[in-house]
Amino acid sequence: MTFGQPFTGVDLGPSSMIEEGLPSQLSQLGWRIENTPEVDFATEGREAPGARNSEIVGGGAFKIAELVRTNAGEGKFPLTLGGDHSISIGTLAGMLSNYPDLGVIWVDAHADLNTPEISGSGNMHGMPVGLCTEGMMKDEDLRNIPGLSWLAEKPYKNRLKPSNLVYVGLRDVDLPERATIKRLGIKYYSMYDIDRLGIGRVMEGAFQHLTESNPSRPIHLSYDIDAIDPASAPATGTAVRGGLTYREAHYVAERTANSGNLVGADIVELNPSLSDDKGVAETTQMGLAVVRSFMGESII
Ligand SMILES: NC(=[NH2+])NCCC[C@H](N)C(=O)O
Ligand SMILES: [Mn+2]
Ligand SMILES: [Mn+2]
Repeated sequence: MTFGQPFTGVDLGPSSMIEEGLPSQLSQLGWRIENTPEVDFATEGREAPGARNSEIVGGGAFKIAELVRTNAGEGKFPLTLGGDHSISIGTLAGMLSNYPDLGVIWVDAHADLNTPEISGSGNMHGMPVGLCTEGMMKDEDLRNIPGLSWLAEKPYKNRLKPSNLVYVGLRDVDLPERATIKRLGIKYYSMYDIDRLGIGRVMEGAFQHLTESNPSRPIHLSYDIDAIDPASAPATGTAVRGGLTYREAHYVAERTANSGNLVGADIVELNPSLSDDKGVAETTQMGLAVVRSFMGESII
């Protein structure tokens, strides 16, 4: 999926990771891989004001939601490879249909909390959290957006509770998103907080927040590769300086795996056409290594 943002090439992220050995690396960690088909997306469609390519993006997200819902429903672990972050409209909806009390850790430079009404760019990769979180969109408004009406119908009516969401790595947050984070009381650890507390205490805080009232709360990890500093992950569409170091990026993933609560994950926004060969290779390897970490690889 590339239609949630302006750059071509982000649809090549999954094939790069697969060609560089992701399936065999996960097998080595003990996972039994079940290949699900590549999702086919439309290339033309209608759109709503403020939501560019909404029919393509929303229709694609519906296909992803169906796959994630059925696989998670069979007790499997859906690992979704993007693609731009708009795919998480589908993963969140699919996970929430199985786990209404789902916890989400959103690792990103951005909050992706926009809606068509408040987005400055109209790019839907900036909207997955906004569209799927309680207190944001009215069903009647979703029904009027080409491609998104399914979100207003069963089994996709469940919304993420703002208190079940934690952000890690924020450093580029739009003004309406900041107001929304405050209005909904969403827990966040920005880069400022990571500098202040260290990544160890940040992740303890994140898990305390998500598991205090329910120690076995199922958790979904949505990992935008632009959370990582461009020094380690340059091949991405909306790179922002001052991000997670190589080790911080891994620690977030390792600590999440160690919780034992992880039931699904996304890795998104690797764009192999946006850097030189060295930058692309580094970013692809970074993506693979982070996925291995949240899928259970440990140092010892
Ligand atoms: N998944 C991402 N990289 N999102 C970037 C979003 C940037 C900006 N907040 C927007 O809405 O356009
Ligand atoms: Mn981002
Ligand atoms: Mn994102």
